[in-house]
Amino acid sequence: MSTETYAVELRDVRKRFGKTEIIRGANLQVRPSERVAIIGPNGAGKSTLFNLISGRFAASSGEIRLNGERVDGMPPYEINRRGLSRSFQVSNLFTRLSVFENIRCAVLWSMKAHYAFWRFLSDMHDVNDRTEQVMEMIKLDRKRNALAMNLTYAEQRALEIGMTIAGGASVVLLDEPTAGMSQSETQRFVQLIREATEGKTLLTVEHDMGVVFGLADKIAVLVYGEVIAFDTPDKVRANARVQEAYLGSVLAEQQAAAAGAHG
Ligand SMILES: Nc1ncnc2c1ncn2[C@@H]1O[C@H](COP(=O)(O)OP(=O)(O)OP(=O)(O)O)[C@@H](O)[C@H]1O
Repeated sequence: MSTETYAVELRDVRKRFGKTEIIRGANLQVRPSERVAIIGPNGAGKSTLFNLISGRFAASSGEIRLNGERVDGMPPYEINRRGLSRSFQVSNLFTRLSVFENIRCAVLWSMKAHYAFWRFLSDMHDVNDRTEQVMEMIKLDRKRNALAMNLTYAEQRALEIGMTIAGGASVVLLDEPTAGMSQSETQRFVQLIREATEGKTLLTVEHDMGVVFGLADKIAVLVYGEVIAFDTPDKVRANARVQEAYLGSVLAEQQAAAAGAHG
């Protein structure tokens, strides 16, 4: 048996809602610093898988490991303390606070989770330094005083990424980070995600194949609650089972849509 320590590992993970098994023996081994996109048809269980990894749902059976340690059964904040951060949604932003204040809140939460309160108070300058650093990473330093509600949609989504990475998690889960963006915004945003998550392990659920192929080192294809392929983009694209189950029709649709938009 392999002794390699994975950043995220799923072993025969199952999840039932009532009598219906939604995740049906999922296996996945994500190495540190890998960028992985989880793709699959609607209802395949992608969000459920994210909810299991982040601790929002308890698995019915199987093992989930973070950096080698079992985390299945732990509440989300315990998993977060161990270095996993799941994306904020635009709806989680404090709309009446500035960019700086939003990020600072996220930095403070993470420090509170990690340190005793006395230490946390003595580290206020660290909090501000970290806040500055994160604002630069998401390219919102020049909007530091803008209220979140006055940002463009793409900027709000960048702020979400900032709040997600603020605590310095080594494993980051992003749920459809470019959903709702225009093509040109999406391209810029993929670059922003790349830079902001440099060196981290990234798991993302994504429907846009342009983003998937532009961002991911590896793609996990989830169909009916099972990972039917986990490989590099080229190999996944060439995989006959994936073509048949999902990718063939999706790629054809997205190529047709892109041709329509340009034609
Ligand atoms: N809390 C829940 N209780 C009962 N059923 C659920 C629950 N959450 C998800 N499901 C069911 O699990 C299945 C998978 O849902 P999930 O949202 O994980 O799929 P998905 O792959 O993320 O889909 P999409 O691409 O459409 O977002 C669906 O049939 C859904 O109705």
